[in-house]
Amino acid sequence: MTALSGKVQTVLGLVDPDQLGRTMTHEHLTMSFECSYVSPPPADEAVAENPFQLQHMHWLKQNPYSCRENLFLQQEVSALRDELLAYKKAGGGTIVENTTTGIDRDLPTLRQLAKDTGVHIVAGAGFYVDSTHTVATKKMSVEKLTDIIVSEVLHGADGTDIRCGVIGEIGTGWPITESETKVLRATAYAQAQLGCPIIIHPGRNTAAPAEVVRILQETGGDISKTVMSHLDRTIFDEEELLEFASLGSYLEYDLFGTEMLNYPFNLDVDMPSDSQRVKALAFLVKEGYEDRLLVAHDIHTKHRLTKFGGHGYSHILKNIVPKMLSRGISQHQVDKILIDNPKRWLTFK
Ligand SMILES: CC(=O)NCCS(=O)(=O)O
Repeated sequence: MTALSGKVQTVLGLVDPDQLGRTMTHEHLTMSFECSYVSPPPADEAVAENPFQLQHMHWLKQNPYSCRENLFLQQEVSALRDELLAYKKAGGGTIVENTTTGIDRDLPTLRQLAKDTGVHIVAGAGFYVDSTHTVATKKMSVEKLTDIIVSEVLHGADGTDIRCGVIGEIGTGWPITESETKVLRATAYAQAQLGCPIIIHPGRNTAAPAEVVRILQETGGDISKTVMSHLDRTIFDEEELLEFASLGSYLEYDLFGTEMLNYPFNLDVDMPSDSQRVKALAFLVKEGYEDRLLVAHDIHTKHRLTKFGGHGYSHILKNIVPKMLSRGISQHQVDKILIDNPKRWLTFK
């Protein structure tokens, strides 16, 4: 038991879990994804330089990472305020903003957005993928990394008194690097001390989620309070999915709204459509996993904001929930996915 037990920690302080309401468990409001820039084909350079025009929107949806300006979500604070107000109007209550060190976490802005809109925002502690680890981070011991993560939850991060309420998204690639392994071990040690929720960004390989679980378990991590993100671009085969689900983590489909033909980070992956995501959720519900499912949009680029013609943070509430209901997922099960499961996960033990 700690002072946080039985509570959820938002950027404005501790709240009772019943206050959260409908929750998107994997979003970004202010971040930079410059670490993942992909050069455009030479013929498209002019479009990439001048992206936010109606005639370029299709190109941008297909090539979101090939336009540098698209990667600076942190420039859109005013649009984000409007997004959060629209999210609240659509019935949303909470957003888990899991931007970690390496992709420009901005806690003061998160706190201001929570104050301005009344949406609960839960911030993320820890570190993103290896390519964003600084030389100093890579040199740190597991004990030092653990101390940093624990302090971000107990005292505040980035020189502020704003406290994180989850650890993650903890970034891992494939294969998992030495530095990422140290961060995973630190995450498990911190979780054991704090009884807190954790959320993982796995590498883009079918074997990656289970390998992360193995490392966390080896270090005493609590898999029942762990979210495995991005399953929609990682595990496609139903048998493999059930095998992974049996390990006991939360199973997150968090790229709703993303549809692209060629996924530049792994060209072997066919990014699913939203209909296919709903189908995967219905399958997992049928197989008995309704208490482990979570959903989100993982907005991390500008073009997905409604300001730029994108689907925004209310897409799941407005469009995906009706689709889920029409595909055999009951209202009770939808409420579990949007309210009960996030609440259970986010509550400190
Ligand atoms: C911010 C972030 O890590 N988003 C995930 C993008 S990915 O293409 O699903 O890895």
